[in-house]
Amino acid sequence: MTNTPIKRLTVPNIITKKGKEPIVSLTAYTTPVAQLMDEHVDLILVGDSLGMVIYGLDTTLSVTTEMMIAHGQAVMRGTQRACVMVDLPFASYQESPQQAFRTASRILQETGAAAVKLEGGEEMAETVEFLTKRNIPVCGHVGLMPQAVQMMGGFKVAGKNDESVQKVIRDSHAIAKAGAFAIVLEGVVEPVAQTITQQIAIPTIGIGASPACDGQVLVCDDIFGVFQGFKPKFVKRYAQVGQTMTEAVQQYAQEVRSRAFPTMEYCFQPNKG
Ligand SMILES: Nc1nc(=O)c2c([nH]1)NC[C@@H]1CN(c3ccc(C(=O)N[C@@H](CCC(=O)O)C(=O)O)cc3)CN21
Ligand SMILES: CC(C)C(=O)C(=O)O
Ligand SMILES: [Mg+2]
Repeated sequence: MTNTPIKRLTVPNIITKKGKEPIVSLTAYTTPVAQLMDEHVDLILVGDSLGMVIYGLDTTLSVTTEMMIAHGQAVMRGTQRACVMVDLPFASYQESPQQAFRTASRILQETGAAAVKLEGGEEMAETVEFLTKRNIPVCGHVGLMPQAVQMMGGFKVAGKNDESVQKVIRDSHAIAKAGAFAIVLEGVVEPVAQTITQQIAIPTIGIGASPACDGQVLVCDDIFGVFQGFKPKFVKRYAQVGQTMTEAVQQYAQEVRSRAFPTMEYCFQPNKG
């Protein structure tokens, strides 16, 4: 008996879901977590949120391409079925389309991921076109852009006033026209997310952008209840794994201190005779 290899979802498979079925996406950063979600999600994002979630940084700004590659490789090792894309980190692509090509091509070559994601609207359209024309699939990311945290003075929801509504709509059209295969809408109010989703041909993947989007993405540690640093309004905790881990540590500490652990069952015995 031979095992039929599991076919990995491709970028065209993701595009085809628009108008048919919702795209299920989560971030992952490590092999074991990627493994446990592989058969249940369509698209895994190795997000630059790893800087905040895994490394304890206050923003994503000092995440490096080397960090993205190491975690991209870890996620690829843990998956067979899901389509995997990797965030381009801050300062690795904004300088020029050529710089973006060098970073994105290196990430695809060294990780085996299918696509990259980058933040930005109209100002990044030329770069998105440069990459996609050279066969690098790109997912856009507009609305709340965490890499713009210093310009915005915080992580602020987009499309709350008329001007920012027009901007996020223009940005989405520009990125779609430039050849992106999908676009993440982050922190976008429902009517605006709905308008964009109706107007553009590629899938919209929402995070805090309402069910009107073609798919949803969240940070895995947020849905697990592992990340405790802050909780954006759009996060639903589906488990309390952080609480469970704390209880495990407390119980272990108590058993070591009382010498209740390890019992014989966990010990090696000398050979007899
Ligand atoms: N754990 C985690 N989850 C995320 O979703 C996430 C990260 N980290 N790191 C990278 C970015 C940063 N993100 C964030 C961070 C904070 C808010 C936040 O506090 N939002 C406020 C509203 C702010 C406003 O519009 O005034 C909220 O109440 O949701 C939102 C997104 C999303 N991303
Ligand atoms: C929140 C998602 C969309 C992201 O960009 C990340 O995890 O870095
Ligand atoms: Mg990101």
